[in-house]
Order: sequence, then structure tokens, then C-alpha cells
Amino acid sequence: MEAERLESSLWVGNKRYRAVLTGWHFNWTEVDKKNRDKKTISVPVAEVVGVEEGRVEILPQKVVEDTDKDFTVFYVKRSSSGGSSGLLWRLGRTQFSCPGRVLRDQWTKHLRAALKTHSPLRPHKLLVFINPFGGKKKGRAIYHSVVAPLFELAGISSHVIVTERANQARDHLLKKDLTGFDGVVCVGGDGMFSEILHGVIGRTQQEAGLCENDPAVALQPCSLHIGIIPAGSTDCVCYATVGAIDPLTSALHIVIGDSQPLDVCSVHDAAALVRYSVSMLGYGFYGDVLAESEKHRWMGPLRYDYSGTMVYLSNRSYAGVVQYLPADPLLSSPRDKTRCLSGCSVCSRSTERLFHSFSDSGSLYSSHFSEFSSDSEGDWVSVEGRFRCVSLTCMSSSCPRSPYGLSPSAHLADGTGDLILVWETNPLGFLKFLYRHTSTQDQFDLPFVEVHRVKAVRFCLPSSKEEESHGETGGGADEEERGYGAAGSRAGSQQHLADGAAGPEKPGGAFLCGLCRSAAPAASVWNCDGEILPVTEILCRVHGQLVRLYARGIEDAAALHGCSEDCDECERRCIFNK
Ligand SMILES: Nc1ncnc2c1ncn2[C@@H]1O[C@H](COP(=O)(O)OP(=O)(O)OP(=O)(O)O)[C@@H](O)[C@H]1O
Ligand SMILES: CCCCCCCCCCCCC/C=C/[C@@H](O)[C@H](CO)NC(=O)CCCCC
Ligand SMILES: [Ca+2]
Repeated sequence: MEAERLESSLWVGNKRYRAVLTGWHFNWTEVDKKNRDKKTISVPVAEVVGVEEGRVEILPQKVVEDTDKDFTVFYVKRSSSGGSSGLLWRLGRTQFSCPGRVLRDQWTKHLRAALKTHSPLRPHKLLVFINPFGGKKKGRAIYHSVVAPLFELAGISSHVIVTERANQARDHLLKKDLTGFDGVVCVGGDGMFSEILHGVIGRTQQEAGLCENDPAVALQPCSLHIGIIPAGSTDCVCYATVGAIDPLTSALHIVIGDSQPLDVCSVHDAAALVRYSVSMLGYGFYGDVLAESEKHRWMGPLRYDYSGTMVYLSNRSYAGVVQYLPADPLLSSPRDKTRCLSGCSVCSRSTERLFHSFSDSGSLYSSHFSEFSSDSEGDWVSVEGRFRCVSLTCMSSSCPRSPYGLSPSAHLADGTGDLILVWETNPLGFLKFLYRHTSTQDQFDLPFVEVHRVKAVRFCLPSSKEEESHGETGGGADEEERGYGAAGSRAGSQQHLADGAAGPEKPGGAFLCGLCRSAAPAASVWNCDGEILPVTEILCRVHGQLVRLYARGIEDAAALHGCSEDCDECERRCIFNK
């Protein structure tokens, strides 16, 4: 490491600086009597994007002035995005001048060597999939104007495929030769990410000879990293893992080889794997919103607002039996008011726990999930009743619409998910629940809401006999507490907001809605990361840290500074380059 140390005078413009490369950091301090408190700009070597000979600019266009004495350093520079989200990353650039070519070459050589040593996960070769139709259809333009120049600067070679059909990226990952690729980048939204997720997990299990259909099998963690360049109409996974929806920020995380493990939930029916989910698995309200929104795709992203309103007004609740396997309550809780931020200690401790059997048995995970054996049946908790929604999320699922997300204290990589049960309640109560997602108010602090940190969940419909009796008495929590009067104003699966009365019952347990004149079904559908599942009765298991993203979780601006933003002491040492 000492071999990388280099120290000399350098000029930036007409000012002289003392520059030091220590291995981990590259610092430069102005040599000037006026700079009494020795303000230093310090860039971690891991955040240096590239080093070029001459005076170079790459964004918005590449401009090179080839000189003998100059070199240009590109690095990550942070700027606040405000609010609860993380920091935006920008491309910092400083042009240094040396007295001669020998020193200039020494600096470029040392900096490049330091980069190799201190950023072992930087990608060299990437497979890029662009969905040209995602979001505002700007995927191609975003890639070529923002991402490709950065990849070139960082010496990354990329193989770019602009997709021509849905599932092309997934099929490519499942079948084609992937030799030499360090990671896969998707340019698109959550749907495109889900394709890549399925391709990468499926390919890894194929190569490991593991059966994805068996929920008890410990899946092989994936070595290919996934990068997300947000270019969709919903970019929830990007927002929740980076803290911003910003192509440049995401591209910089990819280039410097950041690595964020992510929990993945496998969803099975009685026979096989149905899908994987990282964000939201939602039955009832969220399932209905998605199903309704599919009919209004032409509205674009606005279709969720429209469908959300329609589904809210239809005021439906659904009968179900939910069983869950609680996670260890001593490790963390969905109500502990913490947030999973970059360098999260709960996730770090989970890494040791999840991979502990490595040293004992030589395999990464224990080969079987013992909790699915009949001996562990007693560990499962079972609840039954009518729900406005049942949701399972492996992470916070924060997004611009809900900056703290479905479960603000959920963790990206702790091997658990949060199960949110919203019991049937009055319309105002449910509105309060929804509204709290948009602010810092606790959406779980309501009598008709429960949240549990879990390792696995099962959902089934009640047998028709059970449903009949529960239709009259309700299950789970106390009726009055949850917002319905003891007199039983609740009436079946759908009650119209305007008149408070259910429509005439239809055969098969459905009701006719007075407002929209459509039949409300007895069962809802599952929304799995924005896709409707073809089955209702499911078993879900959380696989801790199954994939890795080129991300680092949400950075906490306050923690980076170590104190308030105007603090001089902090500014001197800080890695927050203004
Ligand atoms: N060339 C293509 N033609 C049609 N569909 C595609 C193509 N490439 C990818 N897809 C599919 O388009 C879906 C939506 O893409 P994506 O998530 O990128 O955009 P989005 O605008 O956020 O999506 P959504 O419409 O779900 O909000 C994905 O499920 C993906 O499988
Ligand atoms: C009165 C104010 C009401 C405001 C209500 C706000 C509630 C928002 C909660 C945020 C939930 C985000 C969950 C993430 C879901 C994604 O995996 C998925 C794929 O992109 N998106 C949808 O299913 C799209 C459908 C999302 C349905 C909301
Ligand atoms: Ca988790």
C-alpha cells in the first residue's frame, strides 16, 4: 500500500496545492497563507471514477486537450436531493498541472494502481439491456447521453441489447453465453428489473443444479451484479436501494463497483415457483389497483392514481387465512423506528448469520430450510379474517410517492420481510392508513393494522364453511377497535362509500357495486412487483441476500458530515465534496 503513496505540489488553475495519495484517499490542500485552517478536498480512492492524461471533459460532450503536463481526475461528488431520499451523485472533475511530464505520468500511474487495489468489484465487462418503451421511452437516449460516456471513461466494455419484446432480457440471461460478464445493467423500470432478476436467479440455480420449485431448497446467491438505470414509470427498486431516481447517480454506483446485497422472496403455489419478488407482494387493495390499472395503460403513470381512487371508492375487503413464520424479534423489529441506511449494521450482522454455515459445512447456506418441515409447524402463526390488504415487502419499498415506503424500518438485506395486515375497516380509517404513507406519520399505529417481521408466509382462501361463519362474526382483532361499530355496519366483501350499503348479492359470493355497476369478486389478485400473479393461494419464502446490486443503500447526508451542515471542522475532513 505504501508503494502507492505519492505527495507533491500540483496546480489547479493558478493556485498551488499540496496533493497526497495515501492509498485510501486522494487529498489536495491549497498552499496559501489565507487558507489558515487548511481546507482539504478529500476523495476516497474507491470513489475516483477515472484518471485521464491532458485536460479532459466528458459530459455533456467529450473534449480533450492533449497536454504533457496535465491530468484530469473524475470522481463522485455529492449534492443533496433534499427530504428523506438519499444524495444525488454528480461527476466531479479537477484538472491538475504538474511542472513536467515525468511527475504527471507518476501521478496517473499511482492513481490507476490505487484504483485497482481499492475497488476490487469495479466491473470490466457489462451486459446492458435497454427497454426502449419503458416510462417516457427515453431509455436509449439516457443510456447514450449519460451512461455510455461514463462507462468509456472507466474503461468498461459493454454489450448493449435494445429489447424487441417483453422477456427477451430474461430469456437471454437464461440461455446465452455469459462468460466474462461481471454484471447486468437494465435501463428501464421495475418491470424490466424483474426480468433481469428472474434471468440472473434462474441462470444461477441452473448452473448450481438447484430446483427453484422447491421452497425448502436454499438457493445459490448470484455472483452477477445487477445495475439499474432508472428509465421506467415506476422505479421503486432503484429508489429504495439508491435513494434517488437519477440515471447519473445510478451509473456512478455501477462504475465504482458498489455492492448492495438484496433479499428476494420466492413465491410458490402447491406445485412450483410462480415468481420472485423484491418489492411488494400485495393482495386486496394493491392487487385490485394493479388489475384496474391494466385496463387504463394509455393513461401512463397516472393510471395508478386513477385506479387507486376507483379501488378505494369500491371499498372492498377479502377473506383470507394468513400464516407466517416470525423472524427473531431480538434482531430487529418493523416498529423500531430505525431506517436501513448505507452500511446498515442490522444487514451486516445478517450477513454473518445467513452465511454462518460456510465455515461448518463448506456450503454458503444450509442446504434446506428446516422451518418447512412438519416438525416446525408449531412455529407458524395463523390469522384469519377479512382484510383490506395483505402485503409482504422484503425492503422499505420507498418511492417518490411514499418516501419512507410500505415499511419504513424494513431492511434491504437482513433475510426477512415485513408482513402488513390491514383488517377490514371503515373507509376513513383506510384513507388515514394510505395517507400516512406519504408523510412521516406511523401507518402501523392504527388499531386495524398489524405488522410482523417474517421469514415466510402462506396465504389461502378460507374454506366456504369458515367463510360463512366469519362473514357474520369476523376474525382476528376486535371489530369496534378496527373502526367498525359493534352494530355491524360491515356488510360483505364490498360496501359502497356513498350509501353505506352493500349491493345485491350475486351467486358465488360476489356483490354488485352501485357506483361502478361491476361485480366485486370474492377473491382479489396478488400484485407481485407490478405483475398480477396467476394464482391466489401461495407460499412465500425470503431468501436473504440472494442477489447483489451495484448500489450501497440510502446514504445519510447527516452521517456523512458527522455534524450539522455548516460545521467548519466537519467540512475540513469530510468526504462530502461541495
Ligand atoms: N421491447 C419491448 N417491448 C415490449 N415490452 C417490453 C420490451 N422490453 C421490455 N418489455 C417489458 O415492458 C415492461 C415494462 O417495462 P419497464 O418496467 O421498463 O417500464 P415501465 O414504464 O416502468 O413499466 P410499467 O408499464 O410496468 O409501469 C416490462 O415488464 C418488460 O418485460
Ligand atoms: C390519500 C393519499 C393516498 C396515497 C397512497 C400512497 C400509497 C403508496 C404506497 C407505495 C407502495 C409502493 C409499492 C411498490 C410497488 C411496486 O413494486 C410495483 C412495481 O413498480 N408498483 C405497483 O404495483 C404500482 C401500484 C402501486 C399501488 C399504489
Ligand atoms: Ca429484508
